[in-house]
Amino acid sequence: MDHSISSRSLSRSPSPSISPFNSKRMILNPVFHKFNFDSRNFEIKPLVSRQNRPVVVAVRSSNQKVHNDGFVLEDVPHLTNFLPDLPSYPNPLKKSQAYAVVKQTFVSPEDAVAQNIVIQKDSPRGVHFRRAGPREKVYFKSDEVRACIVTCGGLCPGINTVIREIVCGLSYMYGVDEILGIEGGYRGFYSKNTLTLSPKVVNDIHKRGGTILRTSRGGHDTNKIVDNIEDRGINQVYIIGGDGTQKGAALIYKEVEKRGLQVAVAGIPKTIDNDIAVIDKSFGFDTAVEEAQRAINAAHVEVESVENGVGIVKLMGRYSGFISMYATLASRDVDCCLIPESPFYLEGPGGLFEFIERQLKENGHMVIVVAEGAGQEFVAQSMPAVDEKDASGNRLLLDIGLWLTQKIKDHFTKVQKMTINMKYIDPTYMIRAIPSNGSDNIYCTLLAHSAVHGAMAGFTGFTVGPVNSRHAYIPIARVTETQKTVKLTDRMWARLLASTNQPSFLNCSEVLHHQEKAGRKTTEVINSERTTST
Ligand SMILES: Nc1ncnc2c1ncn2[C@@H]1O[C@H](COP(=O)(O)OP(=O)(O)O)[C@@H](O)[C@H]1O
Ligand SMILES: O=P(O)(O)OC[C@H]1O[C@](O)(COP(=O)(O)O)[C@@H](O)[C@@H]1O
Ligand SMILES: [Mg+2]
Repeated sequence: MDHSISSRSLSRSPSPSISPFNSKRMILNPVFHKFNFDSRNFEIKPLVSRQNRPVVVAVRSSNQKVHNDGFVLEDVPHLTNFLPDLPSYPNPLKKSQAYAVVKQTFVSPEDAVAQNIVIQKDSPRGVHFRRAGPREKVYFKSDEVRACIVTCGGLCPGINTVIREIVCGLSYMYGVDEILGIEGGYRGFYSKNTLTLSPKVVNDIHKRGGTILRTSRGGHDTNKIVDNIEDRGINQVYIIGGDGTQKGAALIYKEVEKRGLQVAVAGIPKTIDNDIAVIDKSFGFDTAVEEAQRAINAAHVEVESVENGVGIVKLMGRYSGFISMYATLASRDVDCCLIPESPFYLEGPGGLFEFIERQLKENGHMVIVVAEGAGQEFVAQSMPAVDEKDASGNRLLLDIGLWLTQKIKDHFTKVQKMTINMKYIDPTYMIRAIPSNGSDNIYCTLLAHSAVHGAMAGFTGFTVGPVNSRHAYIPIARVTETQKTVKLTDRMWARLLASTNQPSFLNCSEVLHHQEKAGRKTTEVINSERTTST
């Protein structure tokens, strides 16, 4: 049986059925379980830890801590959790010419991906996720699949590639030919038209930025969306979007389960900010970092050609400074990188002005990269209180780039009486409104195919993504409960400080203290600055 280690298998036993969002955990006895599916006996081998400890299958709620020293599987739901009599069929990939020579076409039901791969000899095996990939059995007949794809939230390079590869994956691997594109994000389910998608329609779309399905913020109405899914007879829903979108996907999945519909809900995580928890990296991030090099390069060329040139490049990153950090490290032309996670100050010893003065004396020019979410509390103090949010409820950011440019200009011309040449470059949308590069295209393909294999195999309420380079099915709540931020105590940030030689603005104990609540603090600052400003 393919999903032998899942909570679903457990729910077939006399044990109570397990919902993916409750907090039950069960220990499998290290004996073989036999179930009869489709007149075939499948032998289910329980997983045991290397130390021969019983496996713990953890079905986690957002506040649960896994604290077992054995093997822990954080599993995703399966349609048979709530539709126990659902029939299964042989995977059509068995007959695929392309896969004929593959040594192991199907992922072993026991394969799991470890969240932590750096461990010590006696450390616990820790949390694992189900490995993504094709299964021997599928829970949909190809000609009965009616799939839909929706894209929500901000843009990101590679969305069109993901759309293309879901369509081509469904069509070429599984023979599915009913695929709908929902136009304009979540609200498109109930207020917009649909597009009929086929390999022919999507053939060239990966060469274009944006999303052919268009996107939107706001408009998530679970009941209306699921009503529409039912009305259209959709049974596979592919949802491409960031943290907000994935929260919406979890609600759709819950409603589908409540109504007992045979609908697989698969999330594909998207964000330019790379702040989605658990997964290694979000698609399009590398492309954006590459594109940011062009802006940084332009700033560098400009400022090295004038007297006392100071270039400021503002890059995206609402709560996390990954784009800025990686663009800085990649470029080597950046003298200072300011991110939301690392507080900074302008005046006095160890401050930004002192650093700029030193750089100008030594080099005659400098380049600063600033993430859009950095220093929001400063900008808020200099502006009247406003309370603007986007349609999804995300607070709109104040322009740190313009604020910083003005502050530096004022300080050096008025206080220091120096001639200074400021060049402010804001390539915000330019780094995300482009097609994905080659490696992101391949990454998007793997994400899309993993999602298709997962849905066909009957998994639902999951997000796909690489964990330590292996693609996995991750419970949606796991990727939405926290946001990934730059850790000031990690070696990557130290590498950045060493490469720019910028001040760290915090002493050692301040860093540790700040880091403890860094992610939460950044979110709090951004979400509260409008109301606290005077
Ligand atoms: N907590 C939530 N619950 C349900 N839907 C949400 C939630 N947060 C956002 N959404 C919906 O997800 C979509 C995209 O969210 P948004 O925050 O704009 O972008 P992203 O998904 O990229 O983070 C919007 O349609 C929004 O209504
Ligand atoms: O102007 P828009 O389209 O709302 O997008 C701006 C925001 O979108 C982002 O690019 C990413 O946000 P999401 O991943 O939530 O879509 C942020 O960096 C930025 O603040
Ligand atoms: Mg978001």
